[in-house]
This record gives sequence, structure tokens and C-alpha cells, in this order.
Amino acid sequence: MPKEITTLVTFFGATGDLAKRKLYPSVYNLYKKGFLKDHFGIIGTSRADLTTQEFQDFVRDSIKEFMKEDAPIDFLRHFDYQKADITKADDYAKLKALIEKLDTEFALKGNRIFYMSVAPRFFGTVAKSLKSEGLLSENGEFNRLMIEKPFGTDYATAEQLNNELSHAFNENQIYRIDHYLGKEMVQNIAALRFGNPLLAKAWNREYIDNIQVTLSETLGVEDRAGYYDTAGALRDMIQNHTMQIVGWLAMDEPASWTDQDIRAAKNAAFNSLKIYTPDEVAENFVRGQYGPDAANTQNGYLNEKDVPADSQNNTYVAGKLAFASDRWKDVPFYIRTGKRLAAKTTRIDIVFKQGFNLFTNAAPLEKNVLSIIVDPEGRIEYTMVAKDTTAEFKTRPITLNWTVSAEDKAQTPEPYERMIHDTMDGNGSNFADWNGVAVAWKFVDAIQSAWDATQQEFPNYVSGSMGPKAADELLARDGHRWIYEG
Ligand SMILES: NC(=O)C1=CN([C@@H]2O[C@H](COP(=O)(O)OP(=O)(O)OC[C@H]3O[C@@H](n4cnc5c(N)ncnc54)[C@H](OP(=O)(O)O)[C@@H]3O)[C@@H](O)[C@H]2O)C=CC1
Ligand SMILES: O=C1O[C@H](COP(=O)(O)O)[C@@H](O)[C@H](O)[C@H]1O
Repeated sequence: MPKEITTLVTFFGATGDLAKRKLYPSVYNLYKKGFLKDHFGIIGTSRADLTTQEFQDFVRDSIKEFMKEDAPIDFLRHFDYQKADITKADDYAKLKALIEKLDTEFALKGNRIFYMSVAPRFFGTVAKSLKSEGLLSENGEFNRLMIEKPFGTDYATAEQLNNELSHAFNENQIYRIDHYLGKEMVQNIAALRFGNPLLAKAWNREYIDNIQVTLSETLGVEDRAGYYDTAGALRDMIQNHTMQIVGWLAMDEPASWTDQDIRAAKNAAFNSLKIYTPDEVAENFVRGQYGPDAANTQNGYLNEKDVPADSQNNTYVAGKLAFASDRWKDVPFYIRTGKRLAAKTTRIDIVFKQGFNLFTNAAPLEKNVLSIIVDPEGRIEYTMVAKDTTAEFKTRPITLNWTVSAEDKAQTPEPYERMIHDTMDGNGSNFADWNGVAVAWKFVDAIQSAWDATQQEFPNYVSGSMGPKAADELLARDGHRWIYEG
């Protein structure tokens, strides 16, 4: 039986794209599954002049459009709306009154969640105003803040934002969203690592040769050049999603399955990450920018809408991470991400050390590889050495394979549903915490500043390929190769 949750959620940015596409469908799923029943209230707010009825229509339409379902009135009656400009302190009083009204109407016990689905420049203002204008409950079980991405644009801005949030919320009340942490197969990393004695014992430098994390996309910059040309793949995909995946891979076993212990274990790993000098950046990181495809039917990045003709922005990043911990000393973590690559995939390849070849008649043994495929379909593959079934004693690699079935998929929550549920439930283990975010920014800032100081010849990869040659050479220098070739 699902545990019913009693809470009020206030969505700032209630008329925005994210709210419409992801947030209301997620809340509806939680209602259908019985997590939300009688004691929940949802407030939407933005500057739009909407009545409560019009807002409920907006929510119903979004569910119709994105879930192809008719939300019942019993669900919609929990939604209310307040027009407010989040930059105006006086407008928070109206919100406060509505929060208190719903708190009584649905018996919400003063439990409050505030979801900031607004432009990042508003995050600090909203958080501070929630406190200064008295919107936090004093008698409830919780006040929690859900914060969208990006969390800063470098370490300095992230630290400033974090300080602003800290005026009103302490660390365990802040839920920093990283939707990759809500993906089923990312959450599966821990089950695989810690639930299987063989893997648990082998998850270290003694048995693992290298680890590869690939987040590749086929789409280009689309119409997001205004944001993307200032962010690049490094800040858009490495600082957050890639580093958070790396956190699950690199951590030691947590002392217990609580968010505090999970975060502590991840932070110990993050804190042992080597931050590179400019020379080390040149040695360990590769940047790329896409050109047209081989048939010249797609624009290169420099010819995309709103991209400056001389942009030095990176649309591809590959690099090698080094951890100083006992577990990972000298084990390279290769990471890569890019736009306009050969395939849309998110995957993790764990390459084990070569087995001892006692079979004198056999070719050199293939390395075992455990692949965790996150997108586009959940899959686990384990490539290992076996006999080749002929009369001779020769070995060959075989692959064991498990794919998430359609039935499994149907019951798997979408990342946003999971993140909203976990926040309601007070479980912060699948959110980014400040220490991890701070380390990731320091790491990425060091790379960005080294790149800012040198010009690179762009474009340096063809759309539809797997990125610049230099990314292959990066691994080849260590005697390795990318397991996934597109
Ligand atoms: N859209 C997406 O797919 C994703 C978005 N995000 C993040 O989610 C957040 C929201 O993005 P998105 O929904 O796309 O943005 P939109 O621009 O679509 O929506 C912004 C919302 O903020 C409201 N708003 C703007 N200014 C004010 C103001 N002064 N006072 C009150 N409300 C205001 C807008 O309503 P109005 O103008 O009527 O006031 C609108 O409801 C961002 O942080 C973004 O980075 C993250 C991942 C994916
Ligand atoms: O956060 C982002 O992620 C998307 C890719 O997300 P996915 O779940 O579709 O893999 C990326 O396209 C976008 O640039 C970035 O901002």
C-alpha cells in the first residue's frame, strides 16, 4: 500500500513549460498511485492573471496533452492559483493567505514544499522571500525547497546562490534537482554495486581497469543558443549529470541506506577528486564543436541560429578523472558528452582487468565489461570470457543481457515523479548536495579557465560521428579504447 503523503506544494513558475510538461503529470501520477489522496494541496503562481478555475483547466489540459488522460475533478479541486510577481515582496502576503487557506481546507498539518520552476536568476530571491515574508510554517513537520537547474554558472555564483538559500533553508531542506539522478538505471547503479557480492568485492582498483561514462546526444543546439553558447557541454552536462553519475560509481559503500550516509559516502569520493592545473587540463581533457554532417545536410554549430560566428563554445567534452582514494588510485574514469553525435545514449561501461591467460591455445583474453545502459532503454550487459564450444580449448567473449521489459517500464516512475515523491517523503538521496555541487564546479571551473586562455580550431568533429579523434587518442595513450563506438 502506498504511504499517503500530507503536504502542500507551491509551484513557482506554474504556467511555464516545465510545469506543464512534467510537473502536473507527475503530481497526477502520484495521485493515481495513492501517494496523494485527501490531504494534499497544490498552489500555482506566476504573473499571469488566472482564476482558480482557469488554472485547474490549465492543469487538466496539460495532463490531457502529455498523458492523454482526463484528470478527475476530485484531483483538480486540490489545485488553486495566486497571481504574484516573485520580485515584489508585497505579493507574497497573498500567497501566504492562500497557503494558510489550503492548509486548513485539506488538513495539511503545515507541511510545505516550495518548487522553484522559474528562471535561475529568481532562485535566491524566492528562497529569501519565503522566509522574510513568513511563508514557512512554524508548526508543520517540514518546509522543503525544490530547486531547478542550473545551480550557478560557476563556483562563485553557485556559492552565492547557496548562501542565499541558506538564509532560509538548511542543507537537509534543500532538494537540488538533477533529473539524471531520477532515472531508473542510474538508481540501479547502487543495487548492482552493493547488492551483488562479486561486484561489491571487485569494485576497486584491484579489479577495475577503467570506467567510462557516456552521455551522447543526436540533437544539436536547437533554439537554445542564448543559454547554450554561454554554458557549453562542460557546464550543461558534465558539471551536473555526469558528475552525479560518477558520484554513485566512485563512492564507498555507505554506512547505512539513509540520505545522510549516502551523501557522506559520495562526498568522501568527490573530495578525493583531483582538480587539474592548466597543463593537466590540456593532458586530460578534450573539447569539441560540431561541424556539418558528412552529407552537408545539417548545419555546423557556427551556423546555427543565434550562435556567434566566432564562438569558441564546446558542444563536446571528453576527459579523464582521477581520484586519490585508496579505492581508485590510478584507475581512470573517462567521461564524455556531446551534441550531434552518432546516437542518443547514456551508458556506463565498467572495464575489468584482464584475466590470467592460462589457456595456452587461446587468443589474449578479452576484458570483462559490465555495461549499464540508462537511455534510450534500460539494459545491463555483462561481457565475459567463455569457452568457444568447439573441440579445441579456445575462449571467446560472450554477453549476458537483461533489458527492462515493457511491463517493468510501465511501472517505473519518470524522473520528475520520483523526485517530487522523494521530496514529499523527505528522502534526499537522489538529489545533489552542496558539497558535491561545489566540488563539481571547482573541477569544471579549472577546465573552463584553461580553455578560456587558449583558442581551439573549430569545428573538429563531424555531426553524426562520435566526436573528435583526440577523444579516442586520450584513451589510446593509456592503452584503452571507448567500449561504445556509436
Ligand atoms: N522546460 C524544461 O524542459 C526544463 C526547465 N528547467 C528549469 O526549470 C525552470 C523553469 O523553466 P521553464 O518552465 O522552461 O521556464 P518558462 O519560461 O517556460 O516558465 C517560467 C515561469 O516563470 C514565471 N515567471 C517569470 N517571471 C516571473 C515573475 N517575475 N514572477 C512570477 N513568476 C514569474 C512565468 O510566468 P509569467 O511570465 O506569467 O509570470 C512562467 O510560469 C528553469 O529554472 C529551467 O532552467 C530544467 C529542466 C528542463
Ligand atoms: O539537462 C539537460 O539534459 C538534456 C538531456 O537530457 P536527457 O534526459 O534527454 O538525456 C540535454 O539535452 C540538455 O542540453 C541539458 O540541459
